[in-house]
Amino acid sequence: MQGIWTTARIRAAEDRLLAVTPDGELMRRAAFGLATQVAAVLAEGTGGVSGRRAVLLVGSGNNGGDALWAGAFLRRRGVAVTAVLLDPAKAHTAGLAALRRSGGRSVSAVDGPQWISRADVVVDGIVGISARGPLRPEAARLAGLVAAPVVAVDLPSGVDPDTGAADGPHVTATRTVTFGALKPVHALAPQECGVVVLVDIGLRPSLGEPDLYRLEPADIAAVWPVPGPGDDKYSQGVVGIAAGSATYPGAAVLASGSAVRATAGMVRYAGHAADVVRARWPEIVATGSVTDAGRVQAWVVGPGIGTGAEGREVLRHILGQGVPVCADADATTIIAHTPEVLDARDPDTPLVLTPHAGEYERLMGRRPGADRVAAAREAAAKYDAVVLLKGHCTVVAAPDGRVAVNQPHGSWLATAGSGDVLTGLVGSLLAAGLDPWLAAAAAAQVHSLAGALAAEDVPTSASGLVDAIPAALRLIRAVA
Ligand SMILES: NC(=O)C1=CN([C@@H]2O[C@H](COP(=O)(O)OP(=O)(O)OC[C@H]3O[C@@H](n4cnc5c(N)ncnc54)[C@H](O)[C@@H]3O)[C@@H](O)[C@H]2O)[C@@H](O)CC1
Ligand SMILES: [K+]
Repeated sequence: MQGIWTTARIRAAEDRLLAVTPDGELMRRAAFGLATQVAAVLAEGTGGVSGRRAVLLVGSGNNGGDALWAGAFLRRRGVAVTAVLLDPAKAHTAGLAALRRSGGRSVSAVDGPQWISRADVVVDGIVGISARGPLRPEAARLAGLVAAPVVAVDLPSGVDPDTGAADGPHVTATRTVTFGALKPVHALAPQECGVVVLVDIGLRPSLGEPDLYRLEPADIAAVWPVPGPGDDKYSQGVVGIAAGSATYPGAAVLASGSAVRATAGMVRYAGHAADVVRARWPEIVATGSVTDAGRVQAWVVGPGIGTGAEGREVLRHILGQGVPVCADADATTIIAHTPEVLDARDPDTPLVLTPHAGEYERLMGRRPGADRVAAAREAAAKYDAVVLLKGHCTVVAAPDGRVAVNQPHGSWLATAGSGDVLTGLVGSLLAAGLDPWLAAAAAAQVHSLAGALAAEDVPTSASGLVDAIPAALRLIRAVA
């Protein structure tokens, strides 16, 4: 798993490392890695490095210092470097001296626009991990003039380092070069960071356990159920799906189909859409009611079951079965409106909730807000459940505090029925006995990859997503 650390943890680790490292050494390591990446962006964009024009936007902290030192390294490769100093009196002294020694130019913000308009690449060294809030007006004005590719130093300035919130003027980068470790902004605001490149400055041993995680293909491949020679259809875990209605059978077909595609075990369906489900998926054992569905190792409940008395009884019955439950869509609303249904739950059985922002508001009485990690953690604690908070970057929090952030692959999942497919994936992994947090995080990742594969740059639909699950799993196994 890829680890992600909050900025407070990063700073504490940097302090420990700085105490045992020669002065300026860390910044030079960071800046050398940064310069290499800026040169790569120049080469990709213009076909060369020497003679190209780089403009550095330099703020008053060490982030600007990184940019200035990188400028000095780029001079050695023949790049024409101009530093635009937002606050000349406070620019990093050693960095500015190094740039000047190397033949680089520095100008004030007033003269910035003429250089920015001719740049082949712009380096955003305005602020780094110590800043909060949107860009100040002067920086915002200069950033707004940039047409060239932007390489952000550590993070795109104006985006919150710990929440990824970008609710005011900010930089949007082509590439972000970060140092020592990934920070939350990189996982939570990938659309602002562009390609994220991590430069090793020797920080890892000082960091300790991560605050957040991102699953890598190898993590998913390692836990995704694969039948062994001793397995039969029951031993791999049977998943039950309680979804859809006679009038709206779509949710039932999608959630069941997703479970069929996800693992090799058995899928049961219980509800008013049994005939439609059976017709589409002959391998599913379908019945009209959850009370005669037979044994399962996990239940998916909610999509399309309605929020009335019948839906409530279905949910109550399922919560009382003593097996893990993924409660989605209408089940979330029922729990929000009549939390006493949860009394039917054996406290030891895992529960996964999968709210989008609106459902979150019903569950918690407020919107998730800018800090989506904190929001998911709070809901996980309140409901003693794994909470998968949907969004461009889905956040999965466990009651024990573990948090995974999903890596999106475009926005193709914003399609009707997409959530039904996700819940089917979660249910199959719960039935296979996976830790519920891992099940939800792995399901989210496969779901977004399936979305990208189904779409291939044109819109897809939820049925397309179901069909792309095997391709997503194959790809994950191939790159793991
Ligand atoms: N500490 C270390 O060991 C290392 C730090 N490095 C760099 O240092 C950065 C952190 O540097 P600093 O702690 O000096 O702080 P930053 O460079 O993140 O910025 C803080 C400065 O920005 C100003 N500021 C705050 N909010 C602002 C806003 N909204 N708009 C404009 N200006 C604002 C503050 O007045 C302060 O002077 C990292 O992001 C990284 O780039 C790297 O060189 C690697 C090593
Ligand atoms: K920056």
